[in-house]
Amino acid sequence: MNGEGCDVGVEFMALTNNVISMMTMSTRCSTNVDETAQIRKIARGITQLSGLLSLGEAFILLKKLVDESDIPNLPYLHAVVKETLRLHPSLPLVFRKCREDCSIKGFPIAKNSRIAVNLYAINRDPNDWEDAAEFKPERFLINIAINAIGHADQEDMKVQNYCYVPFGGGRRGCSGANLAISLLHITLAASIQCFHWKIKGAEKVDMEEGAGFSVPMAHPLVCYPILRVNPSDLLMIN
Ligand code: HEM
Repeated sequence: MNGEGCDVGVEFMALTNNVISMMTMSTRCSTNVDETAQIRKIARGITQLSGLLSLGEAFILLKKLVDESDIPNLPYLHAVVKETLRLHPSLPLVFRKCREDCSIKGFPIAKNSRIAVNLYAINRDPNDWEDAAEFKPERFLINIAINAIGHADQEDMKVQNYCYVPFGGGRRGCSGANLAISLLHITLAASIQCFHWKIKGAEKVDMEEGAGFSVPMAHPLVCYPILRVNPSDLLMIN
C-alpha cells in the first residue's frame, strides 16, 4: 500500500479529496449504539492487516450502516483522511500580518509585513516526514498503535510543533476542524461501505496537481458509484 502509485490508495485518496470538497454534505444522526464489539474487532483487524483493499469488506462485517459510533474503531480510515489532508490540504497557503518586528530563522520581518505561510510545504517537509511526498496512511497507524499503549501520540506532537497543519494553527486556525473531520470520516466510510467506485475512462486516478490557489486536481475526478450494499438494507438491520 505504499506510494501514490498504489491504485487503491490513490483511488481512496482522490475519493477523500472529493469528499473534502463536498463538505456541505449532511451526516446522518446516529441514534443507535450497536455494541457488536467482536465484529468491530474483526473489522479493525482486517482493516489494519490488509489496508484499504479490505476496507469496504471490513465495513460489511459490521452488518449495519456505519455510523459515528464505529468511527473510533476504524483506524485506517482515520489514517487515510489524515494522510490525504497532509498531502493535499484544501488551503495550501494562509496569511498573517506581523504585529511587531520579529525574525524567522534569522530572516528579519518588519512590523506590519504580510506573510504567507506555506501549509503545503510544511506538510511535506522531508525533515519531518519520511518519504514526505508519498501517500502512506500507515505512518499514522503506527502512532495509533503507540497511542493504544499509552505513549504520547507523535502525530499530536507534530500538530503541536506545527509540522502537520492542514487546518492552519494558532488563534486563527480552522474553527471547523472537528466538524470537518467527523463529516469526512462518516461520509467517506458510508461511501466505501455501500459502493465500489469505478473511475471514468481509467484504471488509476491521476493525482497530478493543477494550477490555482487551492491546488486543484489537474484532471478532475469523475467516478461512478456501483452498489455494493444497499444502504436501506443495512438500515433495516439496525
Ligand atoms: C477539510 C475541511 C477543512 C479544511 C482543510 C479547512 C482548513 C482551514 C484552514 C487551513 C484555515 C486557515 C487557518 C489559518 O489561517 O491558520 C481555515 C480557517 C477557517 N475555517 Fe476551515 N477548513 C475546513 C473545513 C471547515 C469547516 C467545515 C468550517 C465551518 C463549519 C470551517 C471554518 C473555518 C473558519 C471560520 C475559519 C477562519 C478562522 C479564523 O480566521 O479565525 N472550516 N480552515
